[in-house]
Amino acid sequence: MAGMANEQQMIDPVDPDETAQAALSRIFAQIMGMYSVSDDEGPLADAVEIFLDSLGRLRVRRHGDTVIADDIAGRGQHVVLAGHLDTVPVADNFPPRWLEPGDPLIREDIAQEHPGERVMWGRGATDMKASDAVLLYLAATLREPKYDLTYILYDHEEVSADKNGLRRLIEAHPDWVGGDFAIIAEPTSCGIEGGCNGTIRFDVVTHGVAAHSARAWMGDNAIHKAAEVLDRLQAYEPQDVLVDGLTYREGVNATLISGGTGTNVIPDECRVHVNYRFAPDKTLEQAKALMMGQECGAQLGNGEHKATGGMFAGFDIEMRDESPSARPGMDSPLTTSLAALVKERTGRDPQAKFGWTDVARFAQLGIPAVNLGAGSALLAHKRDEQAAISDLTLLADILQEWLSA
Ligand SMILES: N[C@@H](CCC[C@H](NC(=O)CCC(=O)O)C(=O)O)C(=O)O
Repeated sequence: MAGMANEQQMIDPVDPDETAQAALSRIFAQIMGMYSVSDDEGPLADAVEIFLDSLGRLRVRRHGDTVIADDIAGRGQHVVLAGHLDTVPVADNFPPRWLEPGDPLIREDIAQEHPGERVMWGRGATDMKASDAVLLYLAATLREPKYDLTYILYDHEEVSADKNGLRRLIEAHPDWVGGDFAIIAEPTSCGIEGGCNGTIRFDVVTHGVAAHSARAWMGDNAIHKAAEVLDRLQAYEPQDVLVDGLTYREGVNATLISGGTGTNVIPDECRVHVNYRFAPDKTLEQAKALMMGQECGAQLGNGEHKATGGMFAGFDIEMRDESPSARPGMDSPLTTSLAALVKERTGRDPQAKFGWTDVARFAQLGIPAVNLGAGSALLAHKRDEQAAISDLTLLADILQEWLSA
């Protein structure tokens, strides 16, 4: 990050005499203070690697900016605990800070749920440094876990699938990642969120002819043609889809738009970047067919193709990213016991995960996985992202109990 000092920032060791709340608050504040927008996770990954290595009990390895730490002692079953280190770009919300009770920046919903508590405000508070802090705390304090454990703290989750650190780790070292069950600590307010929506992103491209805007009849305006793309998006009605008992909410949204080369030039190209979130009753191929038709042929990296059907029939499409959905998979014995404990401690029943998470990657590996993390998913990627400290202590408590003999 431009302007930031180059010296290594550290995560202080956990003092055996301090309370869980004190240790979690400190780790949370320290990792929140390390800027880690995707592509800039290096310093945080360094600090995590040093912290885990200094514990002296874990086998710590690294691939790129992904850190993997094993606590393997032949305990029978093997659980993976994973969290990503990157955040979406900052939006006037870095550096972070603690908000004391009564601070007007504390959201009303957070104040109501966590009265009288201090709250961490800033980029990554919920997605997902609250949970990362808990994973680091568990690594430091869980001395005799019931299962073999692997902690994975990885880079590039928030961006295109080809950059995803977990994916790259598995591709480079398939023998490093395995297990009977995985917990992805994406924000869930300490409830279980099962499976995940799939996501595809693509540009719908309109073309025209450039000309002087004082002689527009000499050209053809590509931005005006994009109005039809926006009309189709506006007409879309979000769908709820029930899959294995959980209700997933789908959506098709424009998230970026670009076009034009000058203030007095008729634009010859316009791109509407569209994101389709689809429920786990659909494969990637089915999701693509719904957007651009079965015969479209648009694939990642192979340029523009005419949509032959679907929502954007007749428009040129360029594929940008795709990640499959994952079914809830709530029937594995480890999921059942974890869900029962979560219900007992929070009163929450499992819900569907609306964002895309790496449970889908574990599902592809045949490893049952659920999302369980601190912080509210509803605040992920918002400017006023924030998390109360009791969410971290609750998650640490639940996982400590579930993972202890
Ligand atoms: N390759 C995908 C990656 C998108 C990942 C991101 N995940 C989350 O925000 C999880 C947070 C949550 O819902 O708990 C997402 O869903 O956008 C891409 O680049 O689109």
